[in-house]
Amino acid sequence: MATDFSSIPIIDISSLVAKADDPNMAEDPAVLEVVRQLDKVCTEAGFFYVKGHGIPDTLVKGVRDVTRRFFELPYEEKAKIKMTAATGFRGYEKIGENITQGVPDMHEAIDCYREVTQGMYGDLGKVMEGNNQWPQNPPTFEVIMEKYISLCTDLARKIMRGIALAIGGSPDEFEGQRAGDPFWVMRLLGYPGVSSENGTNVMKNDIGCGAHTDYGLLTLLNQDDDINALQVKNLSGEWISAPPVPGSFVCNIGDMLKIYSNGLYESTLHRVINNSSKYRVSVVYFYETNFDTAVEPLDTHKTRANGNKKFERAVYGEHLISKVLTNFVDE
Ligand SMILES: N=C(N)NCCCC[C@H](N)C(=O)O
Ligand SMILES: O=C(O)CCC(=O)C(=O)O
Ligand SMILES: [Fe+2]
Repeated sequence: MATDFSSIPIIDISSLVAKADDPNMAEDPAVLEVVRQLDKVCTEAGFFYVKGHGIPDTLVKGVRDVTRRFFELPYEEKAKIKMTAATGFRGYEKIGENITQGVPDMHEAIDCYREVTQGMYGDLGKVMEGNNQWPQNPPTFEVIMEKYISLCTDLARKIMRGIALAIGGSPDEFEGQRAGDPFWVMRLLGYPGVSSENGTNVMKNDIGCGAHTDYGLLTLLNQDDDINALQVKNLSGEWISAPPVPGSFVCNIGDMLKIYSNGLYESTLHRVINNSSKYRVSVVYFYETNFDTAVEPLDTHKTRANGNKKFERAVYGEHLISKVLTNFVDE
């Protein structure tokens, strides 16, 4: 239910982060104020910035730094951790390998997912079985990323407790069978900048990542501080910029939360165009439901008030796999 918003709002979530595991969180006035703001931004835009999130700035910058260093390596080096079907679609993909709506995206990436062991989700999970492929260089790469993933998982869980209240449910609506064992996804992304032959022409770049919605519950996006490239579509069809706000994450809603909220919250279309001359890095963490959970509108007061159940049931793992199997060019 997006509106014709013209900018992306910022929320200070420090009270929620501090009290999200307090049994009385739902009676705390400061928490309830954050919940009220979450409800507003989720209803109006489906996109918002969070500050006061508690993840150290050095780590937030650190993951972008090691990512940039990896992408600076020669292709042969990067190809050592090439993404293939045999690796469960984990690893490095070169520029143009990922496609969105049939068009190759101008980005390179390392894709990582919660590890899936053999037989873990039966036939449903076969496609995603595999271990993440981490670069050997710098040697700290894996340790930094694991630390980051674990902090993002905890932060996203806390924000989802706030969103559960915002929808009109109880704080633990997204725990247990629904998202108590969250499937996470992380994409380390690099977008080349524009270059001009003679230095005078203004060049436009191709689409870094075409218009799409995210697949799960909540996305935490960590982008370079000095490049404006992410755009979000409002109800009037205008592309609204989501420029970097240092110290914050951009958050947005995924397809599964749209279903849980019965369309009260929208998984908003967004895209990336890097028209700057600089190479842009972003590290995107996706917090999703349990892999094998069947998602349907919650039976809460507010989602009911939004009308009879509109959305069909979806199994998250099926949704993810249908995307993964169509996201890459055949070689
Ligand atoms: N795991 C997530 N959400 N990834 C978002 C990727 C979006 C681009 C992809 N080619 C697509 O068309 O979906
Ligand atoms: O790089 C970005 O700013 C956004 C990337 C994105 O939307 C995605 O990977 O889903
Ligand atoms: Fe996205």
